[in-house]
Amino acid sequence: MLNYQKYKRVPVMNYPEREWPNKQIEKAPMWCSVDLRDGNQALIEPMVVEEKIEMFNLLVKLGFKAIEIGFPSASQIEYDFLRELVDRKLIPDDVTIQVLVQCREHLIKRTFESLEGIKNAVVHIYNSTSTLQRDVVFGLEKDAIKQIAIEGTKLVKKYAEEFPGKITLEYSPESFTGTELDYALEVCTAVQETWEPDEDNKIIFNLPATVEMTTPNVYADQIEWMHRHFKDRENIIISVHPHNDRGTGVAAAELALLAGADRVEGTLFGNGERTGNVDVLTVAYNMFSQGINPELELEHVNEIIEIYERCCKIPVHVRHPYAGKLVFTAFSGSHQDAINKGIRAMRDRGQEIWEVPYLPIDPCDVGREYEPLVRINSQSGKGGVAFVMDTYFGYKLPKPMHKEFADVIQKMSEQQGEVAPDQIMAKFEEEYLQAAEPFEFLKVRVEDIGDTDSHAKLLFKYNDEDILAEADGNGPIDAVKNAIEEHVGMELKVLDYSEHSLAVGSDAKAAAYIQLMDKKTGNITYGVGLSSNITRASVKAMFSAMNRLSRKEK
Ligand SMILES: CC(=O)SCCNC(=O)CCNC(=O)[C@H](O)C(C)(C)COP(=O)(O)OP(=O)(O)OC[C@H]1O[C@@H](n2cnc3c(N)ncnc32)[C@H](O)[C@@H]1OP(=O)(O)O
Ligand SMILES: CC(C)C(=O)C(=O)O
Ligand SMILES: [Mg+2]
Repeated sequence: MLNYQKYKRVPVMNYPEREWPNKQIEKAPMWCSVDLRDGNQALIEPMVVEEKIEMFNLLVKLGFKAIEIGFPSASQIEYDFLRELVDRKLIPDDVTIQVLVQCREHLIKRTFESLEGIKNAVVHIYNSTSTLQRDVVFGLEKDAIKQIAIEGTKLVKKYAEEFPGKITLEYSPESFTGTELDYALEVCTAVQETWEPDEDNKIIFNLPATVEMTTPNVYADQIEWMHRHFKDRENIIISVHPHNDRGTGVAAAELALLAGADRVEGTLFGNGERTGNVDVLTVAYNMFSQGINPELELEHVNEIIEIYERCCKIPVHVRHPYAGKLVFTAFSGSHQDAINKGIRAMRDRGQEIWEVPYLPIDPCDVGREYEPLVRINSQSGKGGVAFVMDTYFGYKLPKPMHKEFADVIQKMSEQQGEVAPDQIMAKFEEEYLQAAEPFEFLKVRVEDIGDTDSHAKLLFKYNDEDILAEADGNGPIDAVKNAIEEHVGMELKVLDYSEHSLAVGSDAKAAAYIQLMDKKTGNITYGVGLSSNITRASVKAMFSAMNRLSRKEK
């Protein structure tokens, strides 16, 4: 049995004043990518400079206006990367570079050296304030920990005053979620008083869930409490930085926005320490799916995946929200049926607002237009097979035929697993279009008799013997049927007929579907015929059905 007694529960807050549960996200927050810092510091192989540049360019293209590019005082590669960005003039004027550093003078000094030539930067200092880290990492009391933050702020202030560009201070009480709230506020307020921000020079207080310790509602309570207790709130940008240890980083970010946060720090696909940082893409796509402009350029998710996977060397999971290979694909029958109907309903109604069962967004909106929405395996049903035949190959199988053909495909899938669209088509050809035994259609000529009746003259093979047959009927199909019946001793009844053209253009082919009953046996089946001439397509459909009926008899 799991030794659950080894762990203690994080208490919920007694905070009845909370207002966030009644709020809704109304607009995009300020986004800050920490891919090149928190993401990079968690990689087995951290990115090399060229990979960092590729990632940086991607982040700029996606519309991030704040990008934490690293910890330049930590290593030469981090330092050199920032210098490359400056020297190659890769930082657009509207993008602010952010750098992380501990509250230690030699590191802060080196950080400012790395920033030379930059017009606008955020210097992000942190020190852990949690009860646990105060105890086991620093071995310091509250005042001494607060003093680290104050000293760090003073140092940044000193170097900032000498720095020609504009410096914004970001301070993180690291491990905020493990810190007593009144103490976190006390430390932040000390930093605020030291830095002296105003409305034109706001300070960023980043309140990280360095380790996600409990349910996201508790994080929201903590953020709302800070939001309401900060003094001179108008001079402060509240930033959140959730990690994803419990798998609820996205929920934590969203609830924190309800609770008063202005800014979200996170990474693409949630790369980052341990289970990762919050996935900013998912937070943004979630907004988008609610009709809110996420203010990021996220139309080409495949391109984002490709660059991310190359730079981070981590594959995006097939079930990853909005991005995974399988997230716009249904295998199961009832889902496929509903998607099929939903897409058709939208098309028929000319509806602009997206409403398709099981698809929260239109895959085309994120560049996934070639996505196989429906993939066929043994869990699939008739709607899915019909959808594949229609969307891939243009065959609009009549509704009563869906089951007949789906049964054939299900047998295949039970034997082989997934059945690809081309295999479905090959089976369709084998079953309906290619059969020439015992009946092989050769020629037909149909003439009108008066307004309603027809005369058919037909040449076909039956068990390899040429047969010339003719008969009248109350239409072309009836005349052909009568001609056949006279010669082969079958009694047929046409139960259903439909046709459609297969492609637009002068050599457009018609597909005809006939459902025939063999009156002697009671067997029923569809046949399909294909021709540029609709009468020939119908007659071929009848021969296709007769061959299938003969096969059933055996
Ligand atoms: C939650 C986060 O993601 S925080 C960011 C983490 N990222 C990184 O650490 C990546 C880059 N870091 C590094 O390369 C290194 O840690 C460096 C270069 C910054 C510092 O290196 P070093 O000084 O050799 O080692 P280290 O980080 O272990 O330093 C530990 C010392 O710094 C102190 N310290 C740790 N954090 C801070 C801080 N934020 N402010 C001030 N002092 C700090 C510790 O108490 C410890 O002091 P001690 O030596 O008296 O025990
Ligand atoms: C440096 C800080 C903000 C951090 O990454 C964290 O607390 O997770
Ligand atoms: Mg972090």
